[in-house]
Amino acid sequence: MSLPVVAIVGRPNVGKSTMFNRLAGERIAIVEDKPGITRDRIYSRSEWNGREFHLIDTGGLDFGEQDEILDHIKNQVELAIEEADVILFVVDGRDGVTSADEEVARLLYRSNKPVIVAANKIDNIKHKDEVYEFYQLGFEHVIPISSIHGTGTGDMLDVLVSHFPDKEEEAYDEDTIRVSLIGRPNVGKSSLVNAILGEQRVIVSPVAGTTRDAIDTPFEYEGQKYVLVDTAGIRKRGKVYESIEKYSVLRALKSIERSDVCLVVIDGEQGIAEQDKKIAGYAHEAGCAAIFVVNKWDAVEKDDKTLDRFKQKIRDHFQFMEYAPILFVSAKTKQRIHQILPLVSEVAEQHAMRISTSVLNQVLHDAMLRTPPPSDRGRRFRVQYSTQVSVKPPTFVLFVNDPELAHFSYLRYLENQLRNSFSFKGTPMRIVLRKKNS
Ligand SMILES: Nc1nc2c(ncn2[C@@H]2O[C@H](COP(=O)(O)OP(=O)(O)OP(=O)(O)O)[C@@H](O)[C@H]2O)c(=O)[nH]1
Ligand SMILES: Nc1nc2c(ncn2[C@@H]2O[C@H](COP(=O)(O)OP(=O)(O)OP(=O)(O)O)[C@@H](O)[C@H]2O)c(=O)[nH]1
Repeated sequence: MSLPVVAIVGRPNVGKSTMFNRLAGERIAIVEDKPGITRDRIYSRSEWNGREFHLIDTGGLDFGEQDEILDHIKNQVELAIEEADVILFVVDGRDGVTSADEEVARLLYRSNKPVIVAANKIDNIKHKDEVYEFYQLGFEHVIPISSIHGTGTGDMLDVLVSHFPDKEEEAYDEDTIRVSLIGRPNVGKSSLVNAILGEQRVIVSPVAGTTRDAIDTPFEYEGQKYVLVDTAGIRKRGKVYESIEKYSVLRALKSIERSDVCLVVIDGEQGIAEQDKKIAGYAHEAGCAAIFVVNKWDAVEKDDKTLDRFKQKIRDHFQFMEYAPILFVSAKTKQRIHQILPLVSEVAEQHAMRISTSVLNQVLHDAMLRTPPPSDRGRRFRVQYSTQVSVKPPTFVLFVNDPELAHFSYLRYLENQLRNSFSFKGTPMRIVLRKKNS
C-alpha cells in the first residue's frame, strides 16, 4: 500500500521549510541505518498517531529557470494537486492575507483535494484570533501554528490525518511478486518495461505524457505471477515535470512502497548521478529487495574491463546496498533482458526467507565465538537469544545485554555472517537490538 502524501505549498518566506523540518523531525527512527545514504531535503517520511505519510516541501523543488515567482508557485501547486492526498497551505499569520496567498488559493480551488491552511509564525498564542481573516481564503480549516516553537502542530496534524484516504486493500495475492522500475527520467524505464513484457504494451516515446492513468501490469512468466507496479507513472505526466529531476524521486517513492523488488535503473551511457543514489536509498530504507539494472549497455564503448569498472563504481557509490546484484542490459537490443525476471524471482524469494530460530542462534553463536565483540571499558556485548520476527525484509531481533555496547562495525560483521550462511541476495536486512531483562 502506498502512503498518503502531504504537500506543503505557499508563497516564499512563509516558513515552509521550517515547518517541513519540524514535521520531518517527528520522523520515525530507522532501525538499521547505514552511512552513505543521502536524502533530499524536500522529501520525508513522517508519522503522526501511528499513521505514516510522505511529506513534500514543494517550495524546495527546483523547476529550472524561472524568473517569475508566480510561475514557481503555480508549478508547486500543480504538483501538489497532482500528487498529494492532502495539501498544507502555509501562510504568514502575521502578514495577513496577501495577493500571492489569494493566487495560491485560486489555484487550489480547482482541485478536489482537502486543503488545510496553516497560519504560521503565531509564536504568541495571544495572537491566535488574528488568523480568522484567513478564512476568507475559502478553506474549511485554518490553524494557527508556530513552526519555530512547534505550537499548534499537533492540532494541525490531527486535522491532516483525518483527511487521509482509507487504507486500501492489497489487490494482489501473496505469491505475486510486485516489481517496480525506478530511476531518473530518461534512463529507459518505459523501454525496459516493454522489453520485459516482450511487446509494445506501453507506448514509448521521447515526448512526455504518452500514457496517463496509473496502471499496474500483471503478467505471468514461467509459472510465476508478477505485477509491474505503476507502469504508467513511469511516464511524466505534464509539461511542468520536464524540468524537475527531483520529481522522479516522488514517483519512485510511491511505487517503492507497493513493491517487493525494485529495479534500480541506471543509464549506462551517462553513468551514475547523485539522484540515482537518492532513489536507490529510498528503496533500501523502505526495505525492498533491489537489483541494479544498468541499461543502454549497447551504447557504451567497451573493452574487456569496462564492465568490471562500472560494477566497481556502483559498489563505491552504493556502499549501503552491497547486497544488490547488478545486471548490464539493453532494452534496445534485448541483451540480457531474459535474465531480469529469473533474478527478480530469486531475490524475491530471499526477501521472503525465514530462518528457523535454532539455526539462526547457532550461526550467530558460532560467529561470535570466531570473532568475539571487542570489549568496551571492560564490558562486552553479548547476545542471549535471537529470532526472526518478520520477512520482506528479513528482520531479526537480538536480545542483548546492553544495546549501547553494540558497535556499528560489529553489527555489520554479524550481518555479513548471516549473509554468508543464508545468502539473502538482493535484500536488505534489519537487525533490531532489545535489552534483555535479566
Ligand atoms: N517567528 C517565526 N518565524 C518563522 C516561523 N517559521 C519560519 N519562520 C521564519 O521565516 C523565515 C522563512 O522561513 P522558511 O522556512 O525559509 O520559509 P519558506 O516558505 O520555506 O521560504 P522559501 O524557501 O523562500 O519558499 C525564516 O527566517 C524563518 O526563521 C515561525 O513559526 N515563527
Ligand atoms: N541506446 C539505447 N537507448 C535506449 C535504451 N533504452 C532506452 N533508450 C532510449 O532512451 C530514451 C528514454 O527511454 P524511456 O524508456 O522513455 O525512458 P524512461 O526512463 O521511461 O523516461 P521517463 O519517462 O522520462 O522517466 C529513449 O529515447 C529510448 O529510445 C537502450 O537500451 N539503448
